[in-house]
Amino acid sequence: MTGTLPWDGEMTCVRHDERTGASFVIALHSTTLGPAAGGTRAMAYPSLDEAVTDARRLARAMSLKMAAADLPIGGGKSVIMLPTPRAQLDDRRWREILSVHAHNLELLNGSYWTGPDVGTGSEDMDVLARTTRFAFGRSVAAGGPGSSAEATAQGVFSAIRASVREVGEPGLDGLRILVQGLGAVGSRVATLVAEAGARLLVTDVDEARCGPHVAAGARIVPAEEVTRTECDVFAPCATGGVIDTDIATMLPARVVAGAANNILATDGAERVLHDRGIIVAPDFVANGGGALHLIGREVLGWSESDVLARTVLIEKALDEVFTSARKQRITPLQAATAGAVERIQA
Ligand SMILES: NC(=O)c1ccc[n+]([C@@H]2O[C@H](COP(=O)([O-])OP(=O)(O)OC[C@H]3O[C@@H](n4cnc5c(N)ncnc54)[C@H](O)[C@@H]3O)[C@@H](O)[C@H]2O)c1
Repeated sequence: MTGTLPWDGEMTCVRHDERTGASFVIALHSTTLGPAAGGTRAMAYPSLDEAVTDARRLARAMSLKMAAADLPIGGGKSVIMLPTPRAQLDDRRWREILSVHAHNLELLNGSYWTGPDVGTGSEDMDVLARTTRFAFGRSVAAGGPGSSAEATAQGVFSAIRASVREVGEPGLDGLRILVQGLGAVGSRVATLVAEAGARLLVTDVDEARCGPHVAAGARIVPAEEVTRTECDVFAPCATGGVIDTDIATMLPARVVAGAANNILATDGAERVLHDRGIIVAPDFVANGGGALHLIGREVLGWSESDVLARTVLIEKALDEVFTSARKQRITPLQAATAGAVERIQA
C-alpha cells in the first residue's frame, strides 16, 4: 500500500467482500482508555489507500475526542468503501453491506463500537444492532437515544462562552456571533447565543434555513462573504476546512468556535490565527457533546441529565486548555492535543 498516513495506532483491519463489491476498513487507533469507538463513514473512495488513510486519520481524531471528553473509551473509525455512490445503491445491496459490517463488528467482539457518520444514520445503526451488540446511535423508535445535535450544540455554546472569556469578554451579551450552517447543530447554536443576548449573524447555502432566525432579528450574511464578515465569534457549523492559511491572515473575528470537525484546513492556519491573537477552540473539544450523548447513553448507560451535566463541563475543560496554552506559550490546539495524549498515556 502506498501514500498512506504515518500511523501510530494499534490495528487496521481491511476486508473486501466480493458479493457486494464493498471494502471495509476498521482502524483502531487506541484502546488504552477503553474499547475504541467511532462512526461508520460510507462513501465511494477513489482508492483503498485513501479509504485507509481516512479511517486512520478519523480514528486518531476520535482518540483525542474521547480523551478530551474524559470518556473511558478509545478511538476508532470504520470506513465502507462503496462500489458506487450511496445514492445509486439499491436498498437490498445496502442491507447486504450492512450485514457484512455487522459481522465485522462481531469479529472484533467489543474492541470497537460504531455509530453514525457521513453516509450512515440512526436507521442504519438500527439495522446493525439487530445482529451485533456493538452499534450505538440507534433511533428513538428502536430504543436508542436519538439525535446528538442538541448535546453537540450545548457543548459548542459552552465552548463559545469559555472562548469569549479568554478574549476578555464577561459574556455573550451584545457580541456579534456569526453562525455558518443552520442544520441540526448550527440552528440550535444560533438560538442559544441569541437567547444569551448576542447579535446574531447567520449564513447557510440553503437560505430558507436562515428564515426563522432572521424573523427573530438575525442578519443574513451571503455564504461567500462569511470569512470576510466582521464579527466577535465565528462559529463554523457546516463543513470542515473553512479556514486555510490565507483566510487566517485576514479573518475579521476574535474567536473561532464551532461544531464542524477539522475547521482549520491547514496546520499553519492555527499558528497564524494564534499570532493574530484570535482564540480558536479546538474542535474535538468543542463538539464533544455528540459523543457524550451517543456513547454516554448507549454504551455507558447514562441518563439524559448525566449527559447534560457532562456537556456543560466542556466550558471548564476549555478554560483549562486556554490556561495551559498561555502558561506553556503554545496554541490551544497544541495544549488540547497534549492534554488528551497525556490522559491516554497516564
Ligand atoms: N450532529 C452532531 O452531533 C455533530 C457532532 C460533532 C460534529 N458535527 C459536525 O458539525 C457540523 C454540522 O453538523 P449538523 O449535524 O448540523 O449537519 P447538517 O447537515 O444538519 O447541517 C449542515 C448545514 O450546513 C449548511 N452548509 C453546508 N455547506 C455550507 C456552506 N459552505 N456555507 C453555509 N452553509 C453550509 C447546510 O445547508 C446545512 O444546513 C458538521 O460538520 C458535522 O460533522 C456534528
